[in-house]
Amino acid sequence: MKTHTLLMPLDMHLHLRDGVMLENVAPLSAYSFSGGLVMPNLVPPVDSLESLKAYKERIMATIPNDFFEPYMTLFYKNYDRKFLTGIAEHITAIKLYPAGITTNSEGGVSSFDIEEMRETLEAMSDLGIPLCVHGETDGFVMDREAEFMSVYELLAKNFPNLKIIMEHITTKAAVDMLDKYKNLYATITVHHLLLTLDDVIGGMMMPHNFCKPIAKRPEDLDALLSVALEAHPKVMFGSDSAPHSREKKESAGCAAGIFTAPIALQLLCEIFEQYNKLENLQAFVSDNAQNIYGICPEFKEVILEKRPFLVPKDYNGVVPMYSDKIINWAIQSIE
Ligand SMILES: NC(=O)N[C@@H](CC(=O)O)C(=O)O
Ligand SMILES: [Zn+2]
Ligand SMILES: [Zn+2]
Repeated sequence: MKTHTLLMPLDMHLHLRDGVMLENVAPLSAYSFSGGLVMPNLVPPVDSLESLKAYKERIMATIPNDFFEPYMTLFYKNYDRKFLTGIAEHITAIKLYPAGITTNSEGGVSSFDIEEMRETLEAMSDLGIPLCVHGETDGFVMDREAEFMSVYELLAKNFPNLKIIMEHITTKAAVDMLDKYKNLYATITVHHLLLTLDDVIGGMMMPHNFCKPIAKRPEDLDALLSVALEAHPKVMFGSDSAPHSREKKESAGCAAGIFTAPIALQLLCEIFEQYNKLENLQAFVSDNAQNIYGICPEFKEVILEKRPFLVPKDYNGVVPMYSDKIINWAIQSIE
Protein backbone atom coordinates (compact mmCIF):
# COMPACT_ATOMS: atom_id res chain seq x y z
CA MET A 1 0.00 0.00 0.00
CA LYS A 2 1.27 3.46 -0.86
CA THR A 3 2.05 5.53 2.22
CA HIS A 4 3.31 9.02 2.93
CA THR A 5 4.85 10.29 6.15
CA LEU A 6 4.49 13.81 7.48
CA LEU A 7 6.45 15.17 10.41
CA MET A 8 5.01 17.78 12.78
CA PRO A 9 2.12 18.95 10.62
CA LEU A 10 1.04 22.49 11.47
CA ASP A 11 -2.25 24.23 10.82
CA MET A 12 -1.46 27.93 10.78
CA HIS A 13 -5.07 29.19 10.67
CA LEU A 14 -7.49 27.35 12.90
CA HIS A 15 -10.82 28.11 14.58
CA LEU A 16 -11.22 26.07 17.75
CA ARG A 17 -14.24 28.03 19.08
CA ASP A 18 -15.24 27.66 22.73
CA GLY A 19 -17.44 25.62 25.07
CA VAL A 20 -19.02 22.45 23.70
CA MET A 21 -17.75 23.14 20.16
CA LEU A 22 -14.18 23.50 21.47
CA GLU A 23 -14.48 20.17 23.30
CA ASN A 24 -15.74 18.59 20.10
CA VAL A 25 -13.21 19.94 17.58
CA ALA A 26 -9.94 20.57 19.46
CA PRO A 27 -9.20 16.85 19.95
CA LEU A 28 -9.64 16.30 16.19
CA SER A 29 -6.89 18.82 15.39
CA ALA A 30 -4.71 17.63 18.26
CA TYR A 31 -4.91 14.08 16.92
CA SER A 32 -3.14 14.75 13.64
CA PHE A 33 -1.40 18.13 14.01
CA SER A 34 1.54 19.17 16.18
CA GLY A 35 0.12 22.63 16.59
CA GLY A 36 -2.13 25.28 15.16
CA LEU A 37 -2.45 29.05 15.08
CA VAL A 38 -5.65 29.62 17.03
CA MET A 39 -7.91 32.41 15.78
CA PRO A 40 -9.20 34.95 18.33
CA ASN A 41 -12.68 35.62 16.89
CA LEU A 42 -14.64 34.41 19.89
CA VAL A 43 -17.59 36.38 21.26
CA PRO A 44 -16.26 38.58 22.82
CA PRO A 45 -12.91 38.50 20.96
CA VAL A 46 -9.65 37.50 22.64
CA ASP A 47 -8.22 40.97 23.27
CA SER A 48 -6.56 40.90 26.69
CA LEU A 49 -3.86 38.91 28.44
CA GLU A 50 -6.45 37.50 30.86
CA SER A 51 -8.82 36.27 28.16
CA LEU A 52 -5.91 34.88 26.14
CA LYS A 53 -4.49 32.88 29.05
CA ALA A 54 -7.93 31.63 30.07
CA TYR A 55 -8.72 30.56 26.48
CA LYS A 56 -5.42 28.71 26.19
CA GLU A 57 -6.21 26.86 29.41
CA ARG A 58 -9.65 25.90 28.15
CA ILE A 59 -8.05 24.57 24.95
CA MET A 60 -5.43 22.55 26.83
CA ALA A 61 -8.13 21.05 29.08
CA THR A 62 -9.80 19.47 26.02
CA ILE A 63 -6.65 17.63 24.87
CA PRO A 64 -5.12 16.08 27.99
CA ASN A 65 -3.47 13.16 26.20
CA ASP A 66 -2.17 14.76 23.07
CA PHE A 67 0.85 16.86 22.29
CA PHE A 68 -0.60 19.88 20.56
CA GLU A 69 0.64 23.44 20.78
CA PRO A 70 -2.06 26.08 20.50
CA TYR A 71 -0.16 29.05 19.06
CA MET A 72 -2.25 31.89 20.40
CA THR A 73 -3.33 35.06 18.60
CA LEU A 74 -4.79 38.31 19.83
CA PHE A 75 -7.65 40.18 18.12
CA TYR A 76 -6.18 43.33 16.51
CA LYS A 77 -7.02 46.70 17.99
CA ASN A 78 -4.86 49.81 18.05
CA TYR A 79 -3.00 48.61 21.15
CA ASP A 80 -0.27 50.74 22.72
CA ARG A 81 3.37 49.72 22.95
CA LYS A 82 3.27 49.07 26.69
CA PHE A 83 0.42 46.60 26.37
CA LEU A 84 2.12 44.83 23.44
CA THR A 85 5.43 44.58 25.28
CA GLY A 86 3.66 42.79 28.12
CA ILE A 87 1.75 40.36 25.93
CA ALA A 88 4.44 39.60 23.30
CA GLU A 89 5.77 36.45 24.97
CA HIS A 90 2.27 34.95 25.21
CA ILE A 91 1.28 35.28 21.57
CA THR A 92 2.47 34.07 18.19
CA ALA A 93 0.65 36.70 16.12
CA ILE A 94 -2.04 39.34 16.10
CA LYS A 95 -5.02 38.83 13.81
CA LEU A 96 -6.62 41.77 12.06
CA TYR A 97 -10.20 41.67 10.80
CA PRO A 98 -11.85 44.46 8.83
CA ALA A 99 -15.00 45.28 10.86
CA GLY A 100 -18.00 43.13 9.99
CA ILE A 101 -16.40 41.32 7.05
CA THR A 102 -16.60 37.75 8.39
CA THR A 103 -17.80 35.65 11.34
CA ASN A 104 -17.47 37.50 14.69
CA SER A 105 -15.46 40.41 13.28
CA GLU A 106 -17.74 43.23 14.41
CA GLY A 107 -15.04 44.69 16.69
CA GLY A 108 -12.47 44.79 13.88
CA VAL A 109 -10.80 47.68 12.09
CA SER A 110 -13.13 50.14 10.38
CA SER A 111 -10.53 52.45 8.86
CA PHE A 112 -7.12 51.58 7.49
CA ASP A 113 -5.65 54.94 8.43
CA ILE A 114 -1.94 54.22 8.63
CA GLU A 115 -1.32 57.03 11.12
CA GLU A 116 -3.97 55.65 13.48
CA MET A 117 -2.34 52.23 13.28
CA ARG A 118 1.27 53.39 13.33
CA GLU A 119 2.04 53.04 17.05
CA THR A 120 0.66 49.50 17.15
CA LEU A 121 2.28 48.29 13.95
CA GLU A 122 5.65 49.85 14.74
CA ALA A 123 5.63 48.25 18.16
CA MET A 124 4.71 44.91 16.58
CA SER A 125 7.60 45.27 14.11
CA ASP A 126 10.03 46.04 16.93
CA LEU A 127 8.74 43.18 19.08
CA GLY A 128 8.72 40.73 16.16
CA ILE A 129 4.98 40.04 16.37
CA PRO A 130 3.58 39.01 12.97
CA LEU A 131 0.34 40.55 11.71
CA CYS A 132 -2.19 38.10 10.24
CA VAL A 133 -4.88 39.69 8.11
CA HIS A 134 -8.29 38.68 6.80
CA GLY A 135 -7.85 40.68 3.60
CA GLU A 136 -11.21 41.63 2.13
CA THR A 137 -12.88 44.98 1.43
CA ASP A 138 -16.64 45.46 1.62
CA GLY A 139 -16.88 45.60 -2.19
CA PHE A 140 -18.54 43.13 -4.56
CA VAL A 141 -18.01 39.68 -3.09
CA MET A 142 -15.86 38.27 -5.92
CA ASP A 143 -13.64 41.38 -5.94
CA ARG A 144 -13.13 41.86 -2.21
CA GLU A 145 -9.78 40.14 -1.91
CA ALA A 146 -8.27 41.67 -5.06
CA GLU A 147 -9.43 45.11 -3.90
CA PHE A 148 -7.68 44.58 -0.58
CA MET A 149 -4.26 44.30 -2.29
CA SER A 150 -3.82 48.08 -2.05
CA VAL A 151 -4.14 47.80 1.75
CA TYR A 152 -1.51 45.03 1.82
CA GLU A 153 0.79 47.24 -0.27
CA LEU A 154 0.28 50.18 2.07
CA LEU A 155 1.04 48.03 5.13
CA ALA A 156 4.01 46.28 3.52
CA LYS A 157 5.60 49.57 2.40
CA ASN A 158 5.01 51.50 5.62
CA PHE A 159 6.15 48.70 7.92
CA PRO A 160 8.93 46.91 6.01
CA ASN A 161 10.05 44.95 9.08
CA LEU A 162 6.55 43.74 9.99
CA LYS A 163 5.80 40.18 8.92
CA ILE A 164 2.38 40.35 7.28
CA ILE A 165 0.50 37.15 6.58
CA MET A 166 -2.26 37.29 4.00
CA GLU A 167 -4.64 34.75 5.46
CA HIS A 168 -6.54 32.14 3.43
CA ILE A 169 -5.72 33.66 0.04
CA THR A 170 -8.09 32.80 -2.80
CA THR A 171 -6.94 34.81 -5.82
CA LYS A 172 -4.17 35.11 -8.38
CA ALA A 173 -3.93 38.76 -7.30
CA ALA A 174 -2.80 37.68 -3.84
CA VAL A 175 -0.41 35.05 -5.20
CA ASP A 176 1.22 37.74 -7.35
CA MET A 177 1.90 39.87 -4.25
CA LEU A 178 4.16 37.25 -2.66
CA ASP A 179 7.19 38.02 -4.78
CA LYS A 180 6.55 41.75 -4.78
CA TYR A 181 7.13 42.51 -1.09
CA LYS A 182 9.65 40.68 1.04
CA ASN A 183 7.52 41.00 4.19
CA LEU A 184 4.32 39.49 2.74
CA TYR A 185 3.49 35.82 3.36
CA ALA A 186 0.31 33.77 2.96
CA THR A 187 -1.67 30.85 4.25
CA ILE A 188 -3.67 28.65 1.89
CA THR A 189 -6.53 26.36 2.92
CA VAL A 190 -7.14 22.89 1.54
CA HIS A 191 -10.64 23.80 0.37
CA HIS A 192 -9.34 26.66 -1.76
CA LEU A 193 -7.08 24.12 -3.51
CA LEU A 194 -10.19 22.13 -4.44
CA LEU A 195 -13.19 24.41 -4.88
CA THR A 196 -14.28 27.19 -7.19
CA LEU A 197 -17.47 29.24 -6.95
CA ASP A 198 -19.13 26.52 -9.04
CA ASP A 199 -18.81 24.13 -6.11
CA VAL A 200 -20.66 26.62 -3.90
CA ILE A 201 -23.47 27.92 -6.13
CA GLY A 202 -22.91 26.44 -9.60
CA GLY A 203 -25.48 23.69 -9.07
CA MET A 204 -27.52 23.17 -5.95
CA MET A 205 -26.37 25.58 -3.26
CA MET A 206 -23.79 23.89 -1.05
CA PRO A 207 -23.70 25.43 2.42
CA HIS A 208 -20.80 23.25 3.58
CA ASN A 209 -18.64 24.71 0.78
CA PHE A 210 -19.52 28.28 1.77
CA CYS A 211 -16.83 30.33 3.47
CA LYS A 212 -15.19 33.73 3.50
CA PRO A 213 -13.39 34.53 1.30
CA ILE A 214 -15.66 32.72 -1.14
CA ALA A 215 -13.98 30.25 -3.54
CA LYS A 216 -13.15 32.04 -6.80
CA ARG A 217 -12.47 31.28 -10.47
CA PRO A 218 -10.58 28.36 -12.08
CA GLU A 219 -7.62 30.63 -12.89
CA ASP A 220 -7.41 31.63 -9.22
CA LEU A 221 -7.46 27.98 -8.17
CA ASP A 222 -4.60 27.32 -10.62
CA ALA A 223 -2.55 30.19 -9.19
CA LEU A 224 -3.03 28.86 -5.64
CA LEU A 225 -2.09 25.35 -6.74
CA SER A 226 1.06 26.63 -8.43
CA VAL A 227 2.52 28.08 -5.22
CA ALA A 228 1.16 25.41 -2.85
CA LEU A 229 2.40 22.44 -4.90
CA GLU A 230 5.86 24.00 -5.16
CA ALA A 231 5.72 24.84 -1.45
CA HIS A 232 6.75 28.40 -2.24
CA PRO A 233 8.75 29.36 0.88
CA LYS A 234 6.36 32.22 1.70
CA VAL A 235 3.22 30.09 1.76
CA MET A 236 2.10 27.67 4.43
CA PHE A 237 -0.90 25.54 5.16
CA GLY A 238 -3.68 27.05 7.27
CA SER A 239 -6.91 25.07 7.15
CA ASP A 240 -9.22 27.91 8.24
CA SER A 241 -11.22 24.98 9.58
CA ALA A 242 -14.25 26.93 10.81
CA PRO A 243 -16.89 24.72 12.42
CA HIS A 244 -20.48 25.85 12.83
CA SER A 245 -23.40 23.76 14.03
CA ARG A 246 -25.48 21.99 11.39
CA GLU A 247 -28.35 24.34 12.28
CA LYS A 248 -26.24 27.40 11.46
CA LYS A 249 -25.01 25.94 8.16
CA GLU A 250 -28.17 24.34 6.83
CA SER A 251 -30.41 27.36 7.25
CA ALA A 252 -31.59 30.56 5.61
CA GLY A 253 -28.62 32.81 6.40
CA CYS A 254 -25.89 30.15 6.29
CA ALA A 255 -22.86 30.93 8.47
CA ALA A 256 -19.54 31.26 6.60
CA GLY A 257 -16.95 28.59 7.37
CA ILE A 258 -15.89 25.14 6.15
CA PHE A 259 -15.00 22.42 8.64
CA THR A 260 -11.95 20.51 7.40
CA ALA A 261 -9.62 19.85 10.35
CA PRO A 262 -10.14 16.06 10.58
CA ILE A 263 -9.72 15.47 6.83
CA ALA A 264 -7.19 18.14 5.91
CA LEU A 265 -4.02 16.03 5.81
CA GLN A 266 -5.79 13.26 3.88
CA LEU A 267 -7.02 15.74 1.27
CA LEU A 268 -3.61 17.40 1.00
CA CYS A 269 -2.03 14.01 0.28
CA GLU A 270 -4.64 13.39 -2.38
CA ILE A 271 -3.99 16.76 -4.07
CA PHE A 272 -0.21 16.61 -3.89
CA GLU A 273 -0.16 13.01 -5.14
CA GLN A 274 -2.47 13.87 -8.02
CA TYR A 275 0.05 16.44 -9.24
CA ASN A 276 3.10 14.26 -8.43
CA LYS A 277 4.30 16.71 -5.80
CA LEU A 278 4.08 14.67 -2.60
CA GLU A 279 7.73 15.45 -1.92
CA ASN A 280 6.79 19.12 -1.37
CA LEU A 281 3.95 18.50 1.08
CA GLN A 282 6.21 18.42 4.15
CA ALA A 283 7.39 21.97 3.45
CA PHE A 284 3.84 23.16 2.81
CA VAL A 285 2.36 21.65 5.99
CA SER A 286 5.20 22.29 8.39
CA ASP A 287 8.70 23.40 7.38
CA ASN A 288 7.68 26.71 5.80
CA ALA A 289 5.60 27.65 8.84
CA GLN A 290 8.49 26.76 11.16
CA ASN A 291 10.74 29.09 9.19
CA ILE A 292 8.25 31.92 8.82
CA TYR A 293 7.13 31.95 12.45
CA GLY A 294 10.38 30.66 13.97
CA ILE A 295 8.57 27.90 15.86
CA CYS A 296 9.77 24.44 16.89
CA PRO A 297 6.82 22.07 17.28
CA GLU A 298 6.79 18.88 19.35
CA PHE A 299 7.67 15.73 17.46
CA LYS A 300 4.77 13.99 15.77
CA GLU A 301 4.88 11.54 12.90
CA VAL A 302 1.74 11.02 10.85
CA ILE A 303 1.68 8.15 8.36
CA LEU A 304 -1.00 8.37 5.71
CA GLU A 305 -1.99 5.58 3.36
CA LYS A 306 -3.68 5.54 0.00
CA ARG A 307 -6.99 3.77 0.43
CA PRO A 308 -10.63 4.77 0.15
CA PHE A 309 -11.82 6.62 3.23
CA LEU A 310 -15.46 7.46 3.84
CA VAL A 311 -15.64 10.91 5.40
CA PRO A 312 -18.02 10.78 8.40
CA LYS A 313 -21.47 12.33 7.89
CA ASP A 314 -20.76 14.58 10.84
CA TYR A 315 -18.58 14.90 13.92
CA ASN A 316 -21.07 15.22 16.80
CA GLY A 317 -23.39 17.29 14.64
CA VAL A 318 -20.71 19.32 12.86
CA VAL A 319 -20.66 18.54 9.15
CA PRO A 320 -17.24 18.41 7.46
CA MET A 321 -16.47 19.21 3.85
CA TYR A 322 -17.04 16.10 1.69
CA SER A 323 -19.39 14.69 4.32
CA ASP A 324 -20.32 11.08 3.48
CA LYS A 325 -18.05 11.12 0.40
CA ILE A 326 -15.13 8.85 -0.31
CA ILE A 327 -11.66 10.39 -0.46
CA ASN A 328 -8.52 8.52 -1.46
CA TRP A 329 -6.18 8.89 1.50
CA ALA A 330 -6.57 7.96 5.16
CA ILE A 331 -4.51 8.23 8.32
CA GLN A 332 -2.71 4.97 9.02
CA SER A 333 -0.91 5.74 12.27
CA ILE A 334 0.37 8.56 14.43
CA GLU A 335 3.30 8.66 16.81
N1 LIG B 1 -13.61 31.54 7.01
C1 LIG B 1 -14.87 31.66 7.35
O1 LIG B 1 -15.74 31.59 6.49
N2 LIG B 1 -15.25 31.84 8.63
C2 LIG B 1 -14.39 32.02 9.77
C3 LIG B 1 -13.84 33.41 9.88
C4 LIG B 1 -12.74 33.72 8.90
O2 LIG B 1 -11.69 33.08 8.91
O3 LIG B 1 -12.90 34.62 8.07
C5 LIG B 1 -15.20 31.69 11.03
O4 LIG B 1 -14.75 32.06 12.13
O5 LIG B 1 -16.24 31.03 10.90
ZN1 LIG C 1 -10.88 35.08 7.67
ZN1 LIG D 1 -10.51 31.86 9.64
